[in-house]
Amino acid sequence: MADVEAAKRAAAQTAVANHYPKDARWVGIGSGSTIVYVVEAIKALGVDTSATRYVPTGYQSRQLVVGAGLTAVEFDALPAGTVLDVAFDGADEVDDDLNCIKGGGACLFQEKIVAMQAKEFICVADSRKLQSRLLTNWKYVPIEVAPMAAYRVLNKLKELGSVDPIIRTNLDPKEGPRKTDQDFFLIDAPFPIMLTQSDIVAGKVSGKDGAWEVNDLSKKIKEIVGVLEVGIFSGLTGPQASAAGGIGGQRPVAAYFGMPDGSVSVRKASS
Ligand SMILES: O=C[C@H](O)[C@H](O)[C@H](O)COP(=O)(O)O
Repeated sequence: MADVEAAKRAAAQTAVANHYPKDARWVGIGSGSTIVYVVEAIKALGVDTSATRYVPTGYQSRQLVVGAGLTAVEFDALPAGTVLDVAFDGADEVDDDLNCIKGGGACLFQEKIVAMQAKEFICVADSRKLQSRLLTNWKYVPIEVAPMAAYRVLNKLKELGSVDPIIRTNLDPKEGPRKTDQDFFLIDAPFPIMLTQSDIVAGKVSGKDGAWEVNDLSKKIKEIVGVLEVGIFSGLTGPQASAAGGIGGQRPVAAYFGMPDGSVSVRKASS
């Protein structure tokens, strides 16, 4: 475990060294255990942060920012038209194309919004998250749902091929369903290993026996009424999104992984 924490810290330090802008004005800060090392690395830069505003992605993230002596500004308090210089976040799994699974720690909706408002979205993780295809080591897609629709969504997910999707409970199940920062529920939906675009080019069929191409599954789940957001971050990357008239994408432009030997492995978007 100590090695995993060291790996997260190494990845965070490299990601911050490579992507934290000298005169950062707006910086997105994600959620989870790895982002803690990102904030630590930002502080360790020793740069003047007095004019920088950090946009949190939930309660834990805001506490982290404030606890580090940085200034938080909520997403809905950003001046109109604000584009974040960069957003850092963790991930539960990242594939060859930089598609990610997120939401293992119950945060995904605010994370997606913040990522898409940033010029650069950067993921930081340890080597367990580095896989060729999603749902290789990580086994389910976290989905944020309106409480009153949860059982309806569960049934719809079964129709898509998810075997035994469940409503996530608190650690002590007697305490009931786990609530998100939006007071919604989470459904954890297991699916077979996801297909990439290259699999489709090679002739595999999306949706057969529940094995979906990443973008396809994300869209299908998002179409279910009652779903607020799905923990698959896929589609356009930052440059592609801005070329299409948007700001940033759901997919990171780069992901940093701390490896067991102390090195940091980087995956970058090709376009
Ligand atoms: O719900 C939580 C977020 O999506 C996290 O960024 C993700 O689960 C990775 O968390 P960690 O850095 O703790 O592995």
